[in-house]
Amino acid sequence: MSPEVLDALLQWAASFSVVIPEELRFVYTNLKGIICICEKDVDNPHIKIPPEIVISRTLPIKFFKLDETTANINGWLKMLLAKIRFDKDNDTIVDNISVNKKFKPYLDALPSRLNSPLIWNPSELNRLSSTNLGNSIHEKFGSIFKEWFELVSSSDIFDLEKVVDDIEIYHKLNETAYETLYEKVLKNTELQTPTIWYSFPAFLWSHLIFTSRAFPEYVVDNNCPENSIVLLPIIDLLNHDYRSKVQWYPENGWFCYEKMGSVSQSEELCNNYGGKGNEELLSGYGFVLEDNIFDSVALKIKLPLGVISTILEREPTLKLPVLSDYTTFAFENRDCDQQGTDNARSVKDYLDGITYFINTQNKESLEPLLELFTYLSKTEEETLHVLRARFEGIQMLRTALESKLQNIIEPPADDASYTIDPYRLYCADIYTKSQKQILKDAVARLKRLEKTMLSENKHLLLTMNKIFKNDPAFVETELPSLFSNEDDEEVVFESTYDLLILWILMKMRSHSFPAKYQWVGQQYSDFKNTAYISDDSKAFHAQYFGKQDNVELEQVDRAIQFVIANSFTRASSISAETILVRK
Ligand SMILES: C[S@@+](CC[C@H](N)C(=O)[O-])C[C@H]1O[C@@H](n2cnc3c(N)ncnc32)[C@H](O)[C@@H]1O
Repeated sequence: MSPEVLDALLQWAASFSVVIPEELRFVYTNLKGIICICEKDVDNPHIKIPPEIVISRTLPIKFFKLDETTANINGWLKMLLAKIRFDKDNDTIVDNISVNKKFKPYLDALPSRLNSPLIWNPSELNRLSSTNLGNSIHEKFGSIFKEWFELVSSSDIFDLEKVVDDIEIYHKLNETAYETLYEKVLKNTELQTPTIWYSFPAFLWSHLIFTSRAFPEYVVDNNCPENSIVLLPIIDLLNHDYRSKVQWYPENGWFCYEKMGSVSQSEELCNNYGGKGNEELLSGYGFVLEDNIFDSVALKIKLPLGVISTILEREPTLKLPVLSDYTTFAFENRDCDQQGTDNARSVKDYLDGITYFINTQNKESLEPLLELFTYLSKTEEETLHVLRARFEGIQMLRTALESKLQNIIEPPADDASYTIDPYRLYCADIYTKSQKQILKDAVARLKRLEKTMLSENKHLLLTMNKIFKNDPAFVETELPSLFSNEDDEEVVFESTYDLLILWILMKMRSHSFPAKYQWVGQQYSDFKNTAYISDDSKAFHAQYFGKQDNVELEQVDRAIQFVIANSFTRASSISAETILVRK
């Protein structure tokens, strides 16, 4: 960006009496675009802009002659921005003023390059191929395309003949190769070369401008419609720092930004976009932060709707989150009701799955997930507090996290037909590295939790090792006797799970539970098994007792059902250990 463009923007701001402390200077940098630097120490610096330069819904309402109640006014606002940016031949007149001329210095100073992965070239996007973000791009893209299509088809001011190619791609989006999409649509957005202001590439550019620099309108108007957005020129030149303590407030119709506390000479004056993770920063704003304490990994759990409805009805303590529970705002005194966390949740809120965000800094962030996995591990009789279900829940969750981690792999080889922008490569690498680290930290946290629980509950747990140590009769006589007519063939015990089943069968047959393990016998007698005999039980019976007729299939099945309902299995990369739990 040339210094003249920035100068013109600041002069334009001065002509509207925008208040900028004289200690502040705006400069252009290659890495972060325009930034604001304090040239001298300054206390509580504030910037104030008048309502005349706020780009809000009043403009599209007047220009497109909409009703206040028109659906998706934010979409019309994006259309209006695309018009004043790309309609070179016609002025956009609102209240007898040419809006494109009025905002020209602002439009000229908007970034010449946007870095959201929504417009990355195929080789760049390939860098994200196994990540949440890479996997969600197509869907995100589809919803922006849909928004555009609904707008252009809703009014006869648009000549659809002129955007017929875009419409064709929209209808065939799922069958269109990404290369084609990039060549026919995204390149135009990236290079800012749309020739039709209401084409999809123009709309996408506008959409990305809004995702990377819009503010919620409630900061200027408490009575605004929910989710309404605005552009605030000059204030939107401030970059993001989550440590920055800022206030935004209206003052006689003006919008005020204030940094709380002092800013030293040479320090960058920043805004605070809220506690956002790198996924949100990269997809919406086109940048990432190294060591972002708000970084998180989204885990979407899909459950049968029947299970969700049972949880909602019968497990009031098990809170299933919805996306708005995680939305973070840069400052708290919002008046628009955007969250409604206390509203009753229904199955409809989870049709697309339940999304959990885990974060390394927030130790509590694993808790809700762990509760869900405990719920999914528990038998009908057990509660969420039962030790066995909690152990099994930890195991299940750990397996899920490890599998997610393994799925994030090195990007597949690319034919390198497109040049990869080094900044985008950097963003992809930081984002991916951080996703992996968060998952690794979560797995490590679960391992530590399991270790603590194992040591605190030692007296309630029975392993095969303990049995080998404390029940010599089983090892020396009972187990060999079970297989005495095996013709000297070596009997191989597949796992501690199998051995526990055999131990219980033996102990029940010969009434020989060692005194300290009488509780197992009691638990077994109290256990109610189902009459259904599973294929696993049949296979187990055939494997160990196929050559003898002194052990009934029903006995084996009951022992198997008992072990399943009264144990959990600790899996590691090299072995698995089944442990019985005392009730
Ligand atoms: C609201 S604008 C801020 C002004 C912007 N620098 C400009 O030149 O117009 C948001 C954009 O600034 C950049 N940005 C903001 N904070 C950043 C940060 N901490 N690191 C790198 N880029 C940042 C990103 O390109 C983002 O999309």
